Amino acid sequence: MARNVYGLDLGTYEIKIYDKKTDEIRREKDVIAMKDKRYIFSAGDEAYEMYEKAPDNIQVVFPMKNGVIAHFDDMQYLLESLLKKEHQFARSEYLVAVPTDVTEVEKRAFYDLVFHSAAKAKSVKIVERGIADAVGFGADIWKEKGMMIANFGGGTTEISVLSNGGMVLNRLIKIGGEHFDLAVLNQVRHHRDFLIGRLTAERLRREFGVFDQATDASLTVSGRDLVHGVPQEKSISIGLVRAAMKEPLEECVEAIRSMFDRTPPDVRRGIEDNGIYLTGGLANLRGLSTYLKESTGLAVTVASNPELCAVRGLKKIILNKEFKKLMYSMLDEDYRWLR
Ligand SMILES: Nc1ncnc2c1ncn2[C@@H]1O[C@H](COP(=O)(O)OP(=O)(O)OP(=O)(O)O)[C@@H](O)[C@H]1O
Repeated sequence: MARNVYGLDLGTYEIKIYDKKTDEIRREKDVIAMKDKRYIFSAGDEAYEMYEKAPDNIQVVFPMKNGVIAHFDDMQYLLESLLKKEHQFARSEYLVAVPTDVTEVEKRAFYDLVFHSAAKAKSVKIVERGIADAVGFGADIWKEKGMMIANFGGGTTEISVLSNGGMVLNRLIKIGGEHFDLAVLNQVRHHRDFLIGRLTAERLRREFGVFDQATDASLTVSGRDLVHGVPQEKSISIGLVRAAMKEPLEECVEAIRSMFDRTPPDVRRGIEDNGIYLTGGLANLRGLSTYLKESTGLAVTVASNPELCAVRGLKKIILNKEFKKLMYSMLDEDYRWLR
C-alpha cells in the first residue's frame, strides 16, 4: 500500500506540494545555494534568502528554467530535501502538473525526476497543468464548452483553451515574472545609470503594478551608481517601471489574441461568455486583469491565491474519483492523447 499521495506543481519560481495525509499545501522557492560549485549549502526559501547577498563562493542556482527542468541533479536534490521534511515519503504516489507545450524529453524529465529519486515512488502520474488550473479554479470542466486559462508564472506564461475536459490549444511562452524583473532592471540601468538587483526590480514592479490612475508615484531603492561606481539610493518613478513592462506584456497579449483567433468557433463562443481565467503568481500583479480586459476585449477573472490554483486542482484530482481520467502515466501506451 502506498504510504502517501503527493501533488507536485514544480514551478520555475516556487514548488508547491500537496500532501494528502496532512491535507496541507506547502510552498518553497525553487532555489538551491551551492558552495564552491560543489557542495549544496542550502535549499528552498533559505537559499532564496541568500540570492544577491551571498559571498562569492556561494552560487545561488535556479534548477528550473522557462518552466522546464534545466539542472536535473539540483532539482532532484531540492525535491528530495523538501520531501524529507515529511515523514515516510518513500513508496508514495505522485501526481505531477506538467506544462503541455514542451518536448517529450522535457516532459519525461518531470517523470524521471520523481520516479528515480530517493522518493522511490510507487507510481507517478501526470496531469496537464492547464487542466489542473481549470479544476483548481472550480470550473465544471466536463460541461464547459470553451474556457481560456492564462497562467502567468515566474518564468513562463501558459495559455490553454479547454473544452469538455480536454485541451484544445496550448502554448507556453517564455515570459514570466523574472523577465518582467529583468526588463525593469535594464530600463533603470539605461535611463538612470543605476544598477539594481533582480529582487529590487521585483519589488518595484509589485509596488507599481501595470495599470491604474497613479502617475506620479516613486520608490526609493538601493543600487550602484554606474557613473561613480558607488552604492547609492535613488528614487525610481512609476513611469519608468511601467514602460519597462510594456513590451513583455504586449507579447503576452499578442499570444492570447492569436490563440483566441485560432480557436474553433463553438469553443470561442464559450470563451466569449466566460472570459479569460487568470492563474499563476503574476496574476497578483496590480492592474494586470484590467490591462488584459482592455487589450483583449474579453472579461477577465482572477483566481483567489492564483499561484496555488494548479496545486489546488491537483488536490481535487487526488481526492475526487470523478477526475481520475484526467491523469495519465507516461508508461501508458496512449499517453500521447493530446497530440
Ligand atoms: N503580489 C504580487 N504582485 C506581483 N507579482 C507577484 C505577486 N505575487 C507573486 N508574484 C510573482 O509571481 C511569480 C511566481 O508565480 P508562480 O508561483 O505561479 O510561478 P511558478 O509556478 O513558480 O513559475 P512557472 O509557472 O513559470 O514555472 C513571481 O515572478 C512573483 O514575483
